[in-house]
Amino acid sequence: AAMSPPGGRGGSKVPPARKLLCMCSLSLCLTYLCYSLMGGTGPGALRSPLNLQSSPAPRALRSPLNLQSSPALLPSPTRAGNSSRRRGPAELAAAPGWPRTSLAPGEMITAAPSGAAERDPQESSTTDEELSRGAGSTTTPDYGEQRLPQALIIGVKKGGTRALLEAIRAHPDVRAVGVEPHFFDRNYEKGLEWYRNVMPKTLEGQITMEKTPSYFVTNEAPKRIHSMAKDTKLIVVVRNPVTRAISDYTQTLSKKPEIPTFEVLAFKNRTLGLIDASWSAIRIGIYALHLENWLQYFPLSQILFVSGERLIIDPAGEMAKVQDFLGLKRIVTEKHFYFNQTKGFPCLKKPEDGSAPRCLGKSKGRTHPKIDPDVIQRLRKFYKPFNVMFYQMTGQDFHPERRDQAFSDIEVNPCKRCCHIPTQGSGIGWVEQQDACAAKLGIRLGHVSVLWTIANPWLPLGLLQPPPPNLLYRQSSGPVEKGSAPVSSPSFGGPGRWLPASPGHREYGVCNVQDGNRSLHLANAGARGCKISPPPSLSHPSPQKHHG
Ligand SMILES: Nc1ncnc2c1ncn2[C@@H]1O[C@H](COP(=O)(O)OS(=O)(=O)O)[C@@H](OP(=O)(O)O)[C@H]1O
Repeated sequence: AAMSPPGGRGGSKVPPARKLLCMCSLSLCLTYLCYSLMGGTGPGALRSPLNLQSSPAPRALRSPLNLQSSPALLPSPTRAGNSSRRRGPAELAAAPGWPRTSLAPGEMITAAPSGAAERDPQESSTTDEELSRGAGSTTTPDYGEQRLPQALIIGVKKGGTRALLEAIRAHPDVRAVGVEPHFFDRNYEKGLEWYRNVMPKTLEGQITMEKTPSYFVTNEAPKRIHSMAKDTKLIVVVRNPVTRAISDYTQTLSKKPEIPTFEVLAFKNRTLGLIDASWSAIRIGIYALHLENWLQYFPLSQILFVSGERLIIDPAGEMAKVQDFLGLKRIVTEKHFYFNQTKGFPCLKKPEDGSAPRCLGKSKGRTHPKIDPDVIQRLRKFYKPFNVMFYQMTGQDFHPERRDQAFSDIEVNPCKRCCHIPTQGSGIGWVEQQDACAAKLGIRLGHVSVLWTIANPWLPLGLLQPPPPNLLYRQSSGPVEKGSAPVSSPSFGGPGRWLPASPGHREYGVCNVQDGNRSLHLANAGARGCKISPPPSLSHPSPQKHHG
């Protein structure tokens, strides 16, 4: 992997595909801005993406996302030191892998405040002093080399990142920093050598990792990480954004009992039901928005989304995915976990000896304050379109199985008939793909509106909701322009006209295209493909019957 110094690739030429992608990002950002400025609180505000294209000041959107957030508590470096006696390579290789940092309850250190100019000053997990003391390398044996990380847990704050890091550290082929280096957000100017020095030493073949959850919401992070090594593997632990927000708030509350209630902070105007999306606790949970930023630099295949909910109910299952993603042997298995009823969470244990399982500290699994159910409902409504968008982008469902119910409110893939058009193009192959898709769906192509996620990421989102009367969609009354490739068009929507919805539309669909082109990431994400369902806002005799 290329290890160029910070900013080394900053001036590279932007390929045309990326320009398109920027348009998608812009669309997301504009929607977000409009939401913030105009007070849209629900899907309605998001369903008219085309109207948003003239919204002003896209750049202004970027700054609110430039969070300085970070988790608050970390394992004590002192403890880490105690638990990190030197081990020889043979011992290391044989080690079943146990977190080198002890995380027994209460063995956490409180971090210094970051001083971030946030409404709720964000808490810092790692102080500069800790880093300069080499807190991260207290667990480092004296052999091997310090290397830049090949994999990062980039978020999300309060998603379960600590649990994940500690679990993966149980793998003998993983070495990770105990503290959060915050290199790509706060310490970037210190340079890659500083960063490397924070890392533990590794032997050939071992993976170096760190976790800093604030990276996910740091605008500059994707570019910087890409510039360090474009093949860096990224892991995001996602959690129901409503619960995540409450968890975030609970953490702040534990440090600052005097802060206003969650309900007060969550609203700009409670009477109007106006959610305050500028509050970081809320904003961090708009995953789709942040993800857009990452997808400009990294393909989806390089990002693993771990479910924070499943990490609790099925840690071994999630760890299997993580190990596969990292190209590791599945060594961390159910044998490494024990569900502690008192803690209410899985704790780690060494399968090979009888030592007591170790749970994460008191700062993980805090009791949340009771929040007005109406506020929860409003927040769910607020997040719903963003969540759907996120599902579309990642192509993954995030069903909560246990405590976080809101994700299950969302019909993740209401598409009953889907087809996947794996390649984008404009030649015969593409025409055939379209035909095959239509045939599979039992529809005539001429009756399908082909909506391109690449053209406007909000369109499929709109389609997951009953389309509003003003939803424009492309080409439906006549034959679809077979072979038209939206990405070849310089304009939004590609070739062809965008027509207003009308009773003439018997059904509509989304055919997603996919290729290796980075600009098609949204389509990649929607690789479930082609969605056909009757427009609920239009009345006509059961279009489903046409679909066989
Ligand atoms: N095994 C285990 N033990 C304890 N806690 C667990 C575990 N797995 C996931 N979680 C959930 O992790 C939540 C904290 O997330 P993070 O570690 O990402 O927080 S932080 O951003 O680093 O502060 C934390 O959130 P709260 O419950 O709100 O405290 C936990 O729900």
